[in-house]
Amino acid sequence: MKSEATRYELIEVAQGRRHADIFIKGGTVVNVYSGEFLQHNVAIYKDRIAYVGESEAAIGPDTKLINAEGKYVSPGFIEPHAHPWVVYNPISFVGKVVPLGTTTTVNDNLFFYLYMGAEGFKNLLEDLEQLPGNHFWLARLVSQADFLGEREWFNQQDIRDFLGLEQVLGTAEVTRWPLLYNGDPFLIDTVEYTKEIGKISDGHTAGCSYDKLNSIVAAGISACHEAITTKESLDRLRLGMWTTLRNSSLRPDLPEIIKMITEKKVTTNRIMMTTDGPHPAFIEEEGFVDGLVRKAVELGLSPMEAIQMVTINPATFFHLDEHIGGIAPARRADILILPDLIHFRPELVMAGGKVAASNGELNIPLPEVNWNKYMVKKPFSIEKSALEDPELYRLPHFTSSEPVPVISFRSTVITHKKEIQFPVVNGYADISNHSGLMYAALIDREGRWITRGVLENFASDLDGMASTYNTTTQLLVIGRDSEAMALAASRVHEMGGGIAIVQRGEVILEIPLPLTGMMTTDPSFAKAVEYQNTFLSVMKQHGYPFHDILYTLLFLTCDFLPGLRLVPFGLLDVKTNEILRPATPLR
Ligand SMILES: Nc1ncnc2[nH]cnc12
Repeated sequence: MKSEATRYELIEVAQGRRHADIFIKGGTVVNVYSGEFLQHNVAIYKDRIAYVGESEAAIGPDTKLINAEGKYVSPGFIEPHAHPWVVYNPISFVGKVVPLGTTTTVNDNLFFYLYMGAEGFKNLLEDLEQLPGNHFWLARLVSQADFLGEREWFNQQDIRDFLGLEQVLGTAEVTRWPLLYNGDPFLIDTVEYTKEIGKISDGHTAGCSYDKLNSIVAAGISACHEAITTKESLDRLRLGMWTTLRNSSLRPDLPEIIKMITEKKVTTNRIMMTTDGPHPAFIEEEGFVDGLVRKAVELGLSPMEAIQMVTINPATFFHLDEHIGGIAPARRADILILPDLIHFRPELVMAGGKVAASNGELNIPLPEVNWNKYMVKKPFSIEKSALEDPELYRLPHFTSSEPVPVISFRSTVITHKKEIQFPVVNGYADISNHSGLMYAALIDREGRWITRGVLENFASDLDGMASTYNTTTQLLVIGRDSEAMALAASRVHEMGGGIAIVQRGEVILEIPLPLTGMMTTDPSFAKAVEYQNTFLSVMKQHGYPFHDILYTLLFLTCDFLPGLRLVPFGLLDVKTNEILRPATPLR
């Protein structure tokens, strides 16, 4: 990481021969290196810390003094596994989490890369440099639902080019981990290359047994955040993986997996924590990394261990501990003043030597970006009129005695296969005798294919909804009434991406998500919270039975979670990797 302060300047400040810009006096420094709390002053010059200790020699007439008596001086928190796209966008996300004390995020690039390609994404990275804090990226090697042309889009040259960028710290989670298990040459070579250039490879090994994990580690994957039991976390730690404990809106698992520390008493220096892309209302209510620390301490961890797990541990994992993760000379001045070690809500947040936020409010303006300038794909190349035909949304079916595989929801994201016989009416399955079933269609935004299916236990009374908020970012249309589905789909087309719900012939909800179909371009985080709360409440009124509609939609189209899924190649049974009903070409 570049430093604005030279080492000569820092040496002079450390010796009191040059005045500090900022001097934090009289606080208790959380020393994450030694695990001690020390009564120390901290001198800051430009973007770096120059001195930590008892001396006050660096104070000069122009030095800004911050009195931290009775308070704690902590390194800024690090989120090692962020998905900055849950309706919010990278700008509104940073504007929200920096005042909560998260001064570094390491972000997944999936949707940005899918829509911006290599060039657009690199330009975006340059513009995001103006954000307060440090915002790094991990490069995806595959998507979350294979599509025709995936390997060309995620090609070796572009990926290696990214991996060379300073802002890119390594490769992102490979959700389709059987590829690694089976030794896919592109993945294995790229992970090897990543190591050669001193970077890391994050993992995603949901449901992977201990024995299979051995192969994933052998493939070079060095971290995983997918453990949902104490045993699974121990498996990862014991096999040399950096183990990231997750507490997200979808999976608030910390109370269980933290038992690895509180009961099994393992060493914590290779354990991190993540919020793993929480929905906006979760951040609003529970906080962000500050919330993880708070919860960990409530669950019995010492404040020191909890803070180490979100500071020096991730900094070391990413090979950035010379720069971030602790309060020591030459480290970036990413510093929090915490009134107590109970709430972990910073009264002041310093990022790179600037006071970025105080009392929960950002002090620095966020950059304005024109998202369109990075995009290389159009929102839709399919004509709107092609989406207006209600027949598109019905399920072609010819033999009533032949059972139809139905995607039945067991929980927010897990589905299983059910087989149901439907009467055939004019060449289509008629689901009208079965309450609680919905038609579903995933439509290529470029108009090449459609995958159709039937859902059970998604909602009880929903005429039509359409959403590009799903991991393929294609157009997902769901409902019982094909006319309403057509209207919702065409409304989303008009918005250039987003979510629309139609009930009794009227559009009753619309959420524009023009940024890749996943994000609002609104810079206010509150807008994302409002969209999400309204969406969930409308869906609940229409019988959606779970707690997280965004994640239900996100993963309905993925190719890695158990059950049946709608993916670009058709209706997929993930476990057997079998396409039960292939996608059909669109006219
Ligand atoms: N795998 C994933 N893809 C997209 N968003 C996510 N949020 C959490 N996990 C995610």
